[in-house]
Amino acid sequence: MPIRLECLSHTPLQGYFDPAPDVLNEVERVQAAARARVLAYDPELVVVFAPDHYNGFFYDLMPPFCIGAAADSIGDYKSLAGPLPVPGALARDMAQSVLAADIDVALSWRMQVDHGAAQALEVLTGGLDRFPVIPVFINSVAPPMATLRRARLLGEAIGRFLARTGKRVLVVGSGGISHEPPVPLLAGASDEVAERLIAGRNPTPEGRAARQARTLAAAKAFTAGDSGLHPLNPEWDLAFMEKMASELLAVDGMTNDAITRDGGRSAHEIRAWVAAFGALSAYGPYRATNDFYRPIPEWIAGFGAMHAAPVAAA
Ligand SMILES: O=C(O)CCC(=O)/C=C/C=C(\O)C(=O)O
Ligand SMILES: [Fe+2]
Repeated sequence: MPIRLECLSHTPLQGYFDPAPDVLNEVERVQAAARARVLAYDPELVVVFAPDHYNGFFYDLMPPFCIGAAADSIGDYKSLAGPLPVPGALARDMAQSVLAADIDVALSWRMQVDHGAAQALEVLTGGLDRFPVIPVFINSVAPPMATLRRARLLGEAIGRFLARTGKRVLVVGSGGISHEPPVPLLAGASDEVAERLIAGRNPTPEGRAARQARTLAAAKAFTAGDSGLHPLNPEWDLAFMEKMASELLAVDGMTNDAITRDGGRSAHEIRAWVAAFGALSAYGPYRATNDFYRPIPEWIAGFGAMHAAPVAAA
């Protein structure tokens, strides 16, 4: 019952507004190395823990967590669009097993995922449909959110289920670390924005283009130092990565208010990493490697990557 973990930041801005070539090349080298590891491992099942950015999940019904038993990628920004090869019965059994472990999780037979899941799959596997995949949505942008501890426990419960399948499993955490791109908040939103956050599924091409243009403009302003968005916080990011490597239970002490204060509103995406490490931890002691970290203002992101495996497998 082998397991491997890959966690990495994502950005919708890659290919739209890139950092200097040496930085971009370094990121692409790290991504290529991760992909080579995954292809050599040849997983029988990928579980991708990922947030959504008001593309598949809205306030008409916003769960803290949701397992996808069938899913399509919408293809926002430059991410791939199309169906994910989800083993539906296995995903349903996973949800059943998590619920039996006293962790409440929703189940979707028609999940829409965005770049949060799709970019990680493309980077790590070369496409959306290379391996069977179960997407697990973790609400990371739409308050109120579950605690980080709850994300860890969700991951652990999924890890215990995965161990029982006997499959060669890859768990992926997509997102983070400190960052605050211009994802709107419901509190204080105009009627028009509130409607988009509550029921904005399948926007018009013009609506989508306007959203994407706003993000690009925000990245340019942020990089020029002309932005009210939360600054990146490399110290906090590296401390978080260290927790993932050696002190996972310490996340239980990180409150949601402190995450927003120290890392910015979208830093809550770290819960995708926490869930992935939680799943790995269910297999016993593990060894993790910090593959990359750099604050990248062009992508409004404290950008990191780690991989890990059980000690016994190393
Ligand atoms: O509607 C939009 O596109 C709003 C902006 C947005 O979704 C930005 C997302 C950024 C990330 O996913 C990220 O940096 O993690
Ligand atoms: Fe994101």
